[in-house]
Amino acid sequence: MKKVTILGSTGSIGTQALSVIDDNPGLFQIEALTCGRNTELFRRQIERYKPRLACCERREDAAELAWEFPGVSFVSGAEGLEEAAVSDCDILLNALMGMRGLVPTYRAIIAGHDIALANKETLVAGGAVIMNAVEENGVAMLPVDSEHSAIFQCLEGNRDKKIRRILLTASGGPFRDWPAEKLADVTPEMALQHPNWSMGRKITIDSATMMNKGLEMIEAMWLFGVGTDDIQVLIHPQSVVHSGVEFADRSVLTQMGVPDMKIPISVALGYPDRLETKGEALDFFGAASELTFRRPNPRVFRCLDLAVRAARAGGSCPVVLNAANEVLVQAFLDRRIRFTDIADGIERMLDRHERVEEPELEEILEIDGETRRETESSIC
Ligand SMILES: NC(=O)C1=CN([C@@H]2O[C@H](COP(=O)(O)OP(=O)(O)OC[C@H]3O[C@@H](n4cnc5c(N)ncnc54)[C@H](OP(=O)(O)O)[C@@H]3O)[C@@H](O)[C@H]2O)C=CC1
Ligand SMILES: CC(=O)[C@@H](O)[C@H](O)COP(=O)(O)O
Ligand SMILES: [Mn+2]
Repeated sequence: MKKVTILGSTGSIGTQALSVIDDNPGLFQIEALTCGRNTELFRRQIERYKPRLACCERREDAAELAWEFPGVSFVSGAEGLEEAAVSDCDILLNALMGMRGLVPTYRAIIAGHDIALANKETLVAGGAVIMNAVEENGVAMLPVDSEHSAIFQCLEGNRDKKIRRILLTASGGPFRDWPAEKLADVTPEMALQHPNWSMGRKITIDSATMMNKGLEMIEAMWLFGVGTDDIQVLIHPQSVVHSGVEFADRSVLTQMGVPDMKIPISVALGYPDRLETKGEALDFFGAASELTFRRPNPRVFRCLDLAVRAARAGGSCPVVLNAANEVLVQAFLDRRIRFTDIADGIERMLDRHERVEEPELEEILEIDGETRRETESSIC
């Protein structure tokens, strides 16, 4: 049995991971689970999966649940997440949202745990620190993000082969056919209507601005050791081809399937085996009968260009890109700024940032905090 810890078990990825585990009885044992504020769902998860350790964002929630479950050790806050991350397991799934996933992932790697990574912000902000730790500690870094899982699967058995480019597919989100002039009027409700995937709120807004693809480009650079010029972003509205690799001989391998995150989650949790997942199979005479690809419009998707700029500059620039984006997306969801202010605000933060060449973990956390404070004060 694989011992699994899930950071963020109450979220979109976390709940789907537990459903994959349910569909494969006898293969997994839950070691630790963590939640933010959804204690109702967390209570049910603890009852069902009986983790040894559980963590809540707030101390008072952990204290209340500790009364109900005397056999479970409860911890809380950022320190609690770190405790859960180092607690004994075979594989840790990081399904947290945002940069708060970085330190726990780092600690889990140092503790020798294999990582199943959904939390792309970890690699965007701390790619060098994380990948160096992965190498030094000899652990596996298994991508959960659907595109990176696809690329990972295409590279299986081909790791030493020369590649021409990575093909990173994007749905294009709800505004892929919109003119740039209309975007200022976009409301959170409109931006939260993803055409193909049901996901957490932050990543859904990132998909609408295509910052998600920018973050994924940086994630791919760290996971697969490629540069910005080696990655081609393709808008593929059907979300059937989940990404691919073109090799030196111009042969293209892609991974296809229904848009269901249980598939890449199962690839990571089951690796190197293949697990069972329940649901519809890909219909080649239906959803997959017409597959189309096109270039993103840079006037509509300014965030994608900003991510490319930060990726090319490297060093601390992706930290700033990510921190500013997290703050501005939340501000947009809270109706404090317009949709188009997200790109404007990120651009301003990148313009004024003095780049640090190779930031250590502490410096990354400082730059992240400073960027958040500056971005917040630029909104008010
Ligand atoms: N959803 C998807 O299909 C995909 C997601 N990803 C990536 O996976 C990651 C998770 O995304 P998703 O599952 O959609 O996000 P969700 O918002 O659905 O879930 C986030 C999880 O993090 C927890 N959390 C939030 N704030 C805190 C906090 N302050 N302290 C501790 N825990 C906290 C939430 O707890 P609670 O709900 O209890 O408050 C929840 O368990 C992101 O990095 C995303 O980009 C990548 C590919 C696809
Ligand atoms: C499911 C997944 O991996 C998401 O990251 C997805 O890619 C979002 O859709 P977009 O392609 O619209 O960003
Ligand atoms: Mn993705």
